[in-house]
Amino acid sequence: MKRGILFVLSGPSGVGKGTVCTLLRRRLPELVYSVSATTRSPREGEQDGVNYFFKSREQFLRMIDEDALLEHAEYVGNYYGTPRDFVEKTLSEGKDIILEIEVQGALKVREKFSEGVFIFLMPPSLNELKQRIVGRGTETQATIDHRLSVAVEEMNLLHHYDYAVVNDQIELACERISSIITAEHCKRERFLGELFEQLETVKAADNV
Ligand SMILES: Nc1nc2c(ncn2[C@@H]2O[C@H](COP(=O)(O)OP(=O)(O)O)[C@@H](O)[C@H]2O)c(=O)[nH]1
Ligand SMILES: Nc1ncnc2c1ncn2[C@@H]1O[C@H](COP(=O)(O)OP(=O)(O)O)[C@@H](O)[C@H]1O
Repeated sequence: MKRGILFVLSGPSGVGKGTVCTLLRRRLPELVYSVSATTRSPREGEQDGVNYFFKSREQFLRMIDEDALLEHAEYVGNYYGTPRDFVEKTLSEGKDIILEIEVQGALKVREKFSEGVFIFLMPPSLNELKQRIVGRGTETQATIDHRLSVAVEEMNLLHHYDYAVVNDQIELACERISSIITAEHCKRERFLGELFEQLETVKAADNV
């Protein structure tokens, strides 16, 4: 069976990754979302197993020891990691999966899945990014400052990604990501390979 495509979506805290993914879920119900493990405390309304698998530090370290994570990274004082089995199983069933992870983790995934598609969500401006983090109201002032300084470092690694998408308007950002997903499918269509083989045959025949 043809394997699914692995998509990775990164972007600074507050850029709108969660918001865009919520809309994408509605638009592309067949796309599978990886649920990460984290040692961060749940925010109001977040559910274990839905937004994240919330783990203690000890539980998380055990997952690392057992090689249960495809990648993991420390971000602003907490661990985050992608459960390996779910990703492997989804891809081998021929389904596409999307990982919403920070840059260090994304670069590790790239080493293992060079055929993956890496998308970076950008804010329209740094000022707008700050307004979004502040406006969300989930972080303390110290965490906001820390997240903003990490954001600048992350945006400097944009060149490692295949695509940059600006989240100026949620609908537009979703539209752009959907287009990328469609285009990546077109690139991989099996009939294109067959068509190229036929063209090669015709070219070879013409040369005779
Ligand atoms: N490396 C890695 N990063 C993750 C994973 N899950 C989430 N993240 C990233 O960790 C960062 C912090 O996530 P979170 O605390 O939920 O904050 P938010 O992205 O601002 O809502 C974000 O950049 C997430 O994309 C993961 O499994 N691995
Ligand atoms: N295109 C947008 N325009 C204005 N506000 C947005 C946009 N996208 C997201 N937001 C808002 O910005 C805040 C951060 O979004 P969120 O999805 O939590 O970001 P992330 O998951 O990247 O940390 C939320 O309050 C969200 O409603």
